[in-house]
Amino acid sequence: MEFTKTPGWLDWYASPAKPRFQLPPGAVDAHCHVFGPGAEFPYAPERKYTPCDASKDQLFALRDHLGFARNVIVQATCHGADNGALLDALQSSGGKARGVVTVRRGISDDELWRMHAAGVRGVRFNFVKRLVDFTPKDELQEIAARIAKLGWHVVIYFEAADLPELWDFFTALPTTVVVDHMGRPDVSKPVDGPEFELFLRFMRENANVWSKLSCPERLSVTGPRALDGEQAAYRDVVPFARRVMSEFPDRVLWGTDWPHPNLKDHMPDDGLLVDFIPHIAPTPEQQRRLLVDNPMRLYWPELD
Ligand SMILES: O=C(O)c1cc(C(=O)O)oc(=O)c1
Repeated sequence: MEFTKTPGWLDWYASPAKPRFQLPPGAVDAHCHVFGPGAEFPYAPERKYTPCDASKDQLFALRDHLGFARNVIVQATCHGADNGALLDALQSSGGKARGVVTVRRGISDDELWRMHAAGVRGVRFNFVKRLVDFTPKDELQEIAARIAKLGWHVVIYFEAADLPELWDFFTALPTTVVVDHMGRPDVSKPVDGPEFELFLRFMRENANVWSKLSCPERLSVTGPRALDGEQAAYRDVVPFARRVMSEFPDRVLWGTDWPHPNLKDHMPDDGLLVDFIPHIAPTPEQQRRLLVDNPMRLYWPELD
């Protein structure tokens, strides 16, 4: 099948810099995606965007170039609940990738077990309205109860403004809950203001809630962009990520978000995104927890 990209689509950055920051041995890129290729793994009819292709081989080449040991591949909404491309990537990874899928309530137990054997360890519930149609909460609760029995967790993606309305649903989830991209704070608001304070309270009061300190390129208003060798990119995001890192050092993850769907302003150099890490996790101890200990405990507990 032939696909035409969404107008204005920004393709992933083809020749990223070699990071200056040396990742600790065993570092995990805990949030990235594969897109298609569409000819082999068609994009879902219900998708809200049509991306450029971003194959497993391209992802694994990026992993090696940046110096990561492992990937956690998260189902992208352009593939709906067809996890074929993701499962194929897991199966080709030689055990170096684990996955987070999107499923509907009709999925069989056999299928869930097959996914588990392929390396799936979580499901993603998405509440970002520009990305997905609404799924009834009772369907999500049913899925959460089923995957809890497999020891999986739930990854949630939502906008900061929607947290109050989603609070009761999130806090009733029976598993570890991992928040994508810090709950998308508006970083033009104060880091100690009521909106981000609510997110911190969400983590403080719920010891099962983790957060990815990812996507500064999406959240930043002031930049500067991670391009042209910039070593101090996205400065307005730093206080937010540092705050979560220092208060919850055992419940944070980091990922590139490659191939960065739906960016409108610029496509970051992934090598320079890695150079952003020491700004939000300044000490070697924090870096080890963020990049190795925490993701290994969640995704490869048998090796931990
Ligand atoms: O903000 C986004 O557009 C976005 C989209 C997706 C997806 O389409 O799955 O995943 C992400 O992590 C972020």
